[in-house]
Amino acid sequence: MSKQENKQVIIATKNKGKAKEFEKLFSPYDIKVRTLLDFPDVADIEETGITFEENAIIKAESISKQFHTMVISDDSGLVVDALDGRPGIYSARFAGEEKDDEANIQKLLFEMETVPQEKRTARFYCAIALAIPGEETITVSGTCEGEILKEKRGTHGFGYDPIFLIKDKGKTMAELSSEEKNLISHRAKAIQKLISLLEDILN
Ligand SMILES: O=c1[nH]c(=O)c2ncn([C@@H]3O[C@H](COP(=O)(O)OP(=O)(O)OP(=O)(O)O)[C@@H](O)[C@H]3O)c2[nH]1
Ligand SMILES: [Mg+2]
Repeated sequence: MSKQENKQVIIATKNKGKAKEFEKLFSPYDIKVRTLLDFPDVADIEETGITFEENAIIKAESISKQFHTMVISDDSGLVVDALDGRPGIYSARFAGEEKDDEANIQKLLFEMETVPQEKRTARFYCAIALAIPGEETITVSGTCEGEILKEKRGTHGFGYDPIFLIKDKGKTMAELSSEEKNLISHRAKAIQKLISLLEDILN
């Protein structure tokens, strides 16, 4: 892999919250980051896998084939113990195809209405795939442990962040600044692993 030809990467996501986090996490490095928000004509990719890793690979390889370039994708979600791991890979569409964060939160709170606080443990999971033309796609992952609150707190972040409590901080993910979230999140942990693998290209 020569350094020059890989100085740009496409993040295969249309999720604005993820896109912002990726742009920040890659900002210290000398690499141009673009997302599918820069390419609105790209068709939605069907996530037909049954694991986060499978879906991440599907997204990264599909875009890498279309653009003939290095592509990173993220498949992530919320795994709730009291719901036997749901919404899991269906987190974005938990309340329907519109991928409405507020509707997803309300559905989750409703389903967990009778679950006491000590049984509301959950974690965010993030699988990231790296597809480089002509090379085997690789995946890395990260998790972030927490608890589901009974009501929303905070306005930062996206998705389920306002009801996800980071216990040792006493704050929800949405009460953390983007800098604080990017130190502890599932996505940040996965990206740190990816960055060590990409060191050659980034430096
Ligand atoms: O509160 C949250 N903070 C996070 O940090 C986070 N990371 C993931 N999630 C949830 O999991 C879905 C991903 O599903 P997903 O990986 O299929 O992505 P998506 O469909 O939104 O976009 P794309 O990347 O596929 O284009 C998201 O929509 C969210 O509901 C999060 N919620
Ligand atoms: Mg998706």
